[in-house]
Amino acid sequence: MAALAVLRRSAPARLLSGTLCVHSRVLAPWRQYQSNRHFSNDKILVEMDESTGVAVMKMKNPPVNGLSLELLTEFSISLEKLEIDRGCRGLILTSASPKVFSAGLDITEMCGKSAEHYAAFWKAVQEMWLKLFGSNMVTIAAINGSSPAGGCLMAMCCDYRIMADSPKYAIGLNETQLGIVAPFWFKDTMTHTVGSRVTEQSLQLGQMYPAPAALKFGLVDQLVPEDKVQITAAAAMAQWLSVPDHARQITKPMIRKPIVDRLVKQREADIDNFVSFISKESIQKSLQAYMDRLKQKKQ
Ligand SMILES: CCCCCCCCCCCCC/C=C/C(=O)SCCNC(=O)CCNC(=O)[C@H](O)C(C)(C)COP(=O)(O)OP(=O)(O)OC[C@H]1O[C@@H](n2cnc3c(N)ncnc32)[C@H](O)[C@@H]1OP(=O)(O)O
Repeated sequence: MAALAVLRRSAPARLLSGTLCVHSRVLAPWRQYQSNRHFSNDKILVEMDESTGVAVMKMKNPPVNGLSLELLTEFSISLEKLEIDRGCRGLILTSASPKVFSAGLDITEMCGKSAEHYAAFWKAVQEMWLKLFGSNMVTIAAINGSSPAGGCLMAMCCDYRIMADSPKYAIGLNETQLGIVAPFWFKDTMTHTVGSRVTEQSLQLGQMYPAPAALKFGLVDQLVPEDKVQITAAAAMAQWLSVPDHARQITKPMIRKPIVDRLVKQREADIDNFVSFISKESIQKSLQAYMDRLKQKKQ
C-alpha cells in the first residue's frame, strides 16, 4: 500500500502537471496545513474531511466568483497543497455564493491594464487549468449556479459534474458573445468533454445552455435539486473513490496527458498571443461594451 501511495503522489503528478518544481516552494504552507485541516484564504475556502480523504474547495469572491488574479493564485496554491497531501484523494469544487458557480474570468482583469498585468493574469489562468485538468485526485464539480466561460472551463476540468436542476442556471463557453476567442486549450477541454461537433457549434455561437439542455449532450453528468448538489457530489465521490487509486491514476493521464502537454509545450507563445489579442483597441472596446451591457441589465 505504501508503494501505491507513493505512486499516487509521484509518477502521475510528474506526467500530468510538468510543474513538480513548485513542490519545494509549498513545503512550508504544507507543514502548516498538516496541523489544520481547514484552511482559508481570502478567496478560497478548503474543508478537508480526514475520515473520507475528501476536500471541499469553495470559491468565495462575491458577488459572482469572478476569476481574478488573486482568486486564481490562491486556487492554484490550495490545489497544490491538496495534491501533495497523501491523505487527500478527492476534491469537490463548488461556490460559496448561491446562484453562481463562477462568472468566469474577471473581465476587469482584461480591461485597461498593462501588458505585464495581462501576461501575469494569463499565466495564472493557465496554471489553474494545468493543475485542475491534470490533477491526480478525483475531481467533482458541484455546480450550484450559473457557470459561463472560465466557470464552465473549471467545471469541465473535473472528472464529473453535478449541476443544480434549474433552467435559470446556464453553463457554456460564451467567449464569442463578448467578441473574444476561447484559446485552443479551452476548445480542447470542451472537445474532451462533449466531442468535436458540439464544441464547434457551441464555440462559434458562444452558446450558453440552461442546465437541462447541458445534461442532454453531456456537458454536465447529473442534475439534482439545488439543495442536493453537495450531498450528491459527496455520494458520487464515494463511488469514484471505491476504485483503487493506482489503477484510476494510471488511466486518467492516458486521456489527459496529450492535452496537457499541448499547452505545456507552448505556454509562452500562448501568453504572447493572449497579450497581443487582448491589448487590441477593438477587443478592449468589445469588452467594455459587454461590461456596460451587464451593468445596464440591472437597470
Ligand atoms: C489569431 C488569434 C488567436 C486567438 C488567441 C486567443 C487569445 C485568448 C483571447 C481571450 C480569451 C479570454 C477567455 C475568457 C474567458 C472568460 O471567462 S470571459 C468572462 C465571461 N463571463 C461572462 O460572460 C459572465 C457575465 N456575467 C453574467 O452573465 C452574470 O453576471 C451571471 C454570472 C449570470 C450572474 O448574474 P447575476 O447574479 O444577475 O449578477 P449580475 O448582476 O449580472 O452581476 C453582478 C456584478 O458582477 C459583475 N460581473 C459579472 N460577471 C463578471 C465577470 N465575468 N467579470 C467581472 N465582473 C462581472 C456585473 O457587472 C455586476 O457588477 P455591478 O453592476 O458593479 O454590481
